[in-house]
Amino acid sequence: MHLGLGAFFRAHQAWYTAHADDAAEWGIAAFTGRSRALADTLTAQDGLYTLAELAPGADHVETVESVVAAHAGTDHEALLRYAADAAVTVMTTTVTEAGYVRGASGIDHEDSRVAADVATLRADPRAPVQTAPARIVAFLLARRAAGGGGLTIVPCDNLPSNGDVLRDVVEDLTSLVDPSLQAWADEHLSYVTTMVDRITPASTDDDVARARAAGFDDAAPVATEPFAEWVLAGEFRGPHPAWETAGATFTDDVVPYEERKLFLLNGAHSLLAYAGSARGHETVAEAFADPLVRSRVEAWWDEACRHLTLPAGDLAAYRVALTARFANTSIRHLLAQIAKDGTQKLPVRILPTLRRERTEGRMPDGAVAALAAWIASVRAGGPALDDPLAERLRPLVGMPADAGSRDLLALLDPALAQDAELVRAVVHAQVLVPR
Ligand SMILES: NC(=O)c1ccc[n+]([C@@H]2O[C@H](COP(=O)([O-])OP(=O)(O)OC[C@H]3O[C@@H](n4cnc5c(N)ncnc54)[C@H](O)[C@@H]3O)[C@@H](O)[C@H]2O)c1
Ligand SMILES: O=P(O)(O)OC[C@@H](O)[C@@H](O)[C@H](O)[C@H](O)CO
Repeated sequence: MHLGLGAFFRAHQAWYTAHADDAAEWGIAAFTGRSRALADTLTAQDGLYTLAELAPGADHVETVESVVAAHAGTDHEALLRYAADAAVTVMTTTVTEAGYVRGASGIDHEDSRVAADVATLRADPRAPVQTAPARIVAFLLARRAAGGGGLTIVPCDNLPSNGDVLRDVVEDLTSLVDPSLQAWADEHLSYVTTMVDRITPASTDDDVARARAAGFDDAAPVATEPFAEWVLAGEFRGPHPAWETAGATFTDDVVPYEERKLFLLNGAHSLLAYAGSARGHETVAEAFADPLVRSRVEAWWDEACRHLTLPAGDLAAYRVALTARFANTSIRHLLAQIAKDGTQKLPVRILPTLRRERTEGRMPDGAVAALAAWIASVRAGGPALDDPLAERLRPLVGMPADAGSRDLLALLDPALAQDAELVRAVVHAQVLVPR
């Protein structure tokens, strides 16, 4: 089972499943968030699609066969049918950072969709719900009712400790809907934490044309990079595909890998997204080729590396690999796609390093540049407004740099706005972000 059928799932978890030694024994039933389009297109081609690994002079196209059913997220009856099926033992998720509807702890109790889902499930546990956590609770209620067995949930979104995050959200929602489910969950359910990595832009018409030129009539192709990494930690409550035979790593502690990837790759991505678009660039490769932006990325990498725990040689090798990955002009990764949902991404990508640097008495230029570029984007009404907190961001469009910076830093973390030296540095760095 997969929730969040999109480009990344098809380039990553579906690809690992297709390449596992026991691939013939597994098939994935995947659900979109809500829209029908991709589910219908994939159903019309029996779940098959082409995956193009792109690198200058070294493209590789293959057909991926691990998706055996594609459903719209609204097909709630199908979700409940899988819940009752004992052969379903694993559920992966890629519902975006915002899709977990996190509050300060557990689920966001202020979110009206959460309130509506709670009321719906209390009245009828089989009625359709809208948020991803509520779909999972509905799935678990149906599984318990059917006497279904063990299940492992494997979140694959770019969130630190994503297994714990999803557990907290689902358990909190469970307590609001039907607290008696928790005892069943304690016995039958586990959450695995993962670090996932493969740069996969949203699919475009160019990808369809490329597939056709390679001899594939595919209305839903995916383009990705050759690099792929998957590190998983946690206990499984049942069988899972032999992903390790396709290159995945099972470990006791995913945190060092997670931080390396979130800070060095995703943190740099956010910096590129806001600073690069302010400089008129459209893609990661274009922004990374700009010496001014590149210098900020290098500064950010130096700062972040000071707080990572993997051996220095490993970090140096990752930076070298990232340099080639960001410079891959065969991948058109749009900065506007990465710039979405900044209020959800910056706190996990940039703030941990910023706080540690400030505690040690330094003003980190790279982290400051990332925040300044995000703030400049909000104030200019730029791509940063594409955000679940847009209603709180919009009043700050056109605000002067000092007041706007304080308010936006406070929105990320009130303590940041109390750091007068940091606020000054962020205001100053915005002057340096050329339009
Ligand atoms: N694209 C990448 O390079 C990449 C790499 C590593 C991790 N990821 C993770 O995977 C996620 C999905 O990336 P993608 O490129 O497949 O995006 P996508 O837009 O192609 O697909 C996302 C899926 O999530 C669903 N979705 C979106 N918002 C939702 C919400 N609020 N609630 C429930 N479902 C929702 C969508 O309907 C869709 O099915 C990212 O947010 C990220 O956390 C992506
Ligand atoms: O997918 P998002 O929106 O969480 O973030 C955008 C990119 O930073 C991200 O997709 C990276 O490309 C990916 O995490 C690489 O593995």
